[in-house]
Amino acid sequence: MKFIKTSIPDIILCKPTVLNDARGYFFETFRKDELEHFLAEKIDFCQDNESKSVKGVLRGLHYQLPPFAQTKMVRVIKGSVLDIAVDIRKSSPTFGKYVAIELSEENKYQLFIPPGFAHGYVVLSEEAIFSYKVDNYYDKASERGILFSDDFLQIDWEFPLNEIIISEKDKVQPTIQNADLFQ
Ligand SMILES: Cc1cn([C@H]2C[C@H](O)[C@@H](COP(=O)(O)OP(=O)(O)O[C@H]3O[C@H](C)C(=O)[C@H](O)[C@H]3O)O2)c(=O)[nH]c1=O
Repeated sequence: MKFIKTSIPDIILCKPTVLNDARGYFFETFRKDELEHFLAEKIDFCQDNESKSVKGVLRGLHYQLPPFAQTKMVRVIKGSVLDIAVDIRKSSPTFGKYVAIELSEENKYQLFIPPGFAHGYVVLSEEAIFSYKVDNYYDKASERGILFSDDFLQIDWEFPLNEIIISEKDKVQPTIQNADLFQ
């Protein structure tokens, strides 16, 4: 696995080594030792999630507040998504900035997203299966969101916003100005 810092250095792009042969392919999807070595810190993922969505579904922007804040390691098993991580740490020099990376069945890229970021994605393919690890359990009471179309963030979702499919919850998320953020 290759680890590459993105324009927001705490967000890490992870590129696996895919081993192809006449049968198909094999690759290690996660190596705790390699990731901890790159980060120089311990990682303790405790929950795996999977969601399937059709083209145009936008899930996000979500995060959990401390003490249930989550580190996420996200990837796409089928199809492709534009994955977005927004820096919501008020003291960060990149506050309000975001990383946008296409994650796909083809590129097999993963994104490492620590606490302090709101996360979301929009499905670009006909269907996408999204799979991710988190290092803190789901806690509904500490779950928060930010409106995907927030004027301050000006996120380019690279998808026509009049065609997205979104949950009722995500239609009414607060703007970043009104959201509970990280220090
Ligand atoms: C996240 C989560 C949800 N749920 C339940 C709650 C609902 O009954 C149902 C769907 O939840 P929701 O609509 O919040 O699912 P997504 O919109 O995919 O939310 C996720 O989307 C963005 C992209 C994220 O980064 C978060 O991990 C997560 O918030 O699953 C659980 O039981 N456990 C969980 O860990």
